[in-house]
Amino acid sequence: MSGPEVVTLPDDEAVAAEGASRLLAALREAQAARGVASVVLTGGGIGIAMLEAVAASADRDSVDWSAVEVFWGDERFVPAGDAERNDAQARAALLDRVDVDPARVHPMASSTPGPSALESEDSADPDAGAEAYAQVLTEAAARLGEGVPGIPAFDVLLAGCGPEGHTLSIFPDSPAVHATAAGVVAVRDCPKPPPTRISLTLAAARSAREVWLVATGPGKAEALGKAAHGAGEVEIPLAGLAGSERTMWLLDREAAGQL
Ligand SMILES: O=C1O[C@H](COP(=O)(O)O)[C@@H](O)[C@H](O)[C@H]1O
Repeated sequence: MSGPEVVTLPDDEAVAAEGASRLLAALREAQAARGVASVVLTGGGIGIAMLEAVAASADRDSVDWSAVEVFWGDERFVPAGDAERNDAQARAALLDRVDVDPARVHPMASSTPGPSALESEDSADPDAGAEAYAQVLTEAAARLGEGVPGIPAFDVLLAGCGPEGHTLSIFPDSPAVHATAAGVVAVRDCPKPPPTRISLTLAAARSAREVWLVATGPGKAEALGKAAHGAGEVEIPLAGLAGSERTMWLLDREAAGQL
């Protein structure tokens, strides 16, 4: 696997603005090529700031939002609408402010018990939620085209990371980082709260055409530096992120400090 393309910017505001501008361009290009664009969203401070920058952009409506399929790379398994949920944060930052088609927005299950584990309906069981999302992805792969088996070839997958090297909700040397056969997993006992989550695996993330890691601040520098210097994905899961066509790290100077 060749190394990522690294884009280093002065600060988090610049990362959010550059990421927003590049995301709008990528979605436009995907729509020009394939009619419908697909994006996998991330949570995290800079991931949500980037969505706010998309919403504030003068170019926001250069994308046909009704023809964007929206997925999530990971989710906190807490009640629907909880402010800790990545989807709740993404809706407030962007999705409630553009003309997305609700049928094309695919959140992961919440912990609110629901009648079934289909589509994005909710479940008291994160394993059922993970299975339901795997089914959502299989159906989407049939519509959008497949990257790895059963997973769409997403146009862009956005990911954040933590100081210990986690990405999505895949933590170092956790069961999820070893779950190479699955596309979606339930994650328990996360060192970072909330402890229960649902996540794409690294193998599923690699189904995307483009994978963009967005990270800012000095706390991320050591993990990024270790990945850049050859650490494996079991030790530093973000090292396992790669797109089939492009892998890009969008960083500020502090996060890039140990590359
Ligand atoms: O818990 C999570 O954390 C990471 C990074 O968050 P940050 O606030 O330190 O940038 C995020 O990428 C992930 O989606 C999220 O669930």
